[in-house]
Amino acid sequence: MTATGSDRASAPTRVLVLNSGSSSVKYQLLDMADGARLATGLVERIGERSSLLRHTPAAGDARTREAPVADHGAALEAAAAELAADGLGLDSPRLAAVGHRVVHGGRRFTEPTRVDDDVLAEIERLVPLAPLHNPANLTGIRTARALNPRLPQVAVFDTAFHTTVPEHAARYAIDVATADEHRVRRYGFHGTSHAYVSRRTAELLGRDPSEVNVIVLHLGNGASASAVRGGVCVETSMGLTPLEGLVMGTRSGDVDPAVILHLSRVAGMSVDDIDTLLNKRSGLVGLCGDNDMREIRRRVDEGDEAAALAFDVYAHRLRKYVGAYYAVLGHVDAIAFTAGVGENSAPVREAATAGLAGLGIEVDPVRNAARAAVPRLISPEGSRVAVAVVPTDEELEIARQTFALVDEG
Ligand SMILES: Nc1ncnc2c1ncn2[C@@H]1O[C@H](COP(=O)(O)OP(=O)(O)O)[C@@H](O)[C@H]1O
Ligand SMILES: CC(=O)OP(=O)(O)O
Ligand SMILES: [Mg+2]
Repeated sequence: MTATGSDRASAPTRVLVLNSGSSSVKYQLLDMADGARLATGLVERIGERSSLLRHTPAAGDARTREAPVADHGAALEAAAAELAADGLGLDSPRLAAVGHRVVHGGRRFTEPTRVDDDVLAEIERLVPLAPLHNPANLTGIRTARALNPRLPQVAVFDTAFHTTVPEHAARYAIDVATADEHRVRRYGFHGTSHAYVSRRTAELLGRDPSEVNVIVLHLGNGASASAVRGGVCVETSMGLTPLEGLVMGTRSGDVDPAVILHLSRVAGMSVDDIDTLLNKRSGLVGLCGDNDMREIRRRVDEGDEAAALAFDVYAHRLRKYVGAYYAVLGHVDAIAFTAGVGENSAPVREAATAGLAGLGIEVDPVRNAARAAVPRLISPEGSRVAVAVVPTDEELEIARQTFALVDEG
């Protein structure tokens, strides 16, 4: 599509969304006037010997290549070059803003925020609380700014949706002075997804989000649960960092904090060794060597005991959290499964809700086994608690929040 004279005169409506992970950058270009996805892309294995770049335009085939990409700055420059090749570069007058996923916003950032030097400095100050994520997010912002200094940059924080969690749920029961001095409290993450999915779940039920209590289970590589009362988050499973809570692909989730002391004192491990153990060599991969749920299920079906144990530990933790969040909310209208595992793994959804019929939570096997990329119910007709599969769309939500901010001026 080429820009016409009237297009050029009208206000820009496109938003580029950047989701910089610890070793990848995902991006999407969306037009907020009609919701069109103009391009999507991915740079993976950043900093390794060979990185993978995939750019998918709205029309035409994906372009994939392998090349060394040293850091997140180089990844974003490569993405910008791909976009420019399609006439969608960062200098396009139709681009309204760049929306950045920023993982840690601490207590200050409760809303999407237009980035200036002061905001950059605060995101920098939060690096010790998210050492794997915030530096990548900062590089994304700085590179986008350098590519087009006039373009508004908006930070959308993973933590923002959880800033409503009440103090009694956000506090760890440790010495208050020490906790406050070092900003030790529960922040929660994946908030953009929890916000989007809880709202979409209310829509699926045909009700206003303010009337509905939802437990959201975001099960990707990272995984977290949240309890959302009337559209407001009141509890979530991740804490100071994205390590607490559910069993994840490579992260342990909850452990007795004394495990860390024990590994230090008795096993002689350093803080960095333990950090790597809990973040990268734990969870599903630690239990059975695989973190992809498809592969784990294949092994379970073949009678592999380590894979079966990993699956059971994962499902048991999920059931515990569902029960706990039921108690937190008092009344639950719906449970929503989302992200890679939640959207695709019927065995996980079945196991996570097994034995909970006494709480009104049931899954219909035929509905659960069906596949569709739209929000849908998997509980039997008339069941007390609706169980749903609701695909998440963090990029769309970031684009909406970004556009709402720049559009209001
Ligand atoms: N068809 C499937 N069946 C089971 N699990 C799947 C399927 N497709 C993807 N997954 C799981 O989803 C995970 C990735 O989820 P995703 O939400 O994309 O994660 P992230 O954004 O954290 O990288 C994979 O590790 C894999 O275990
Ligand atoms: C915060 C977090 O855990 O993010 P991800 O799941 O993308 O690693
Ligand atoms: Mg994700």
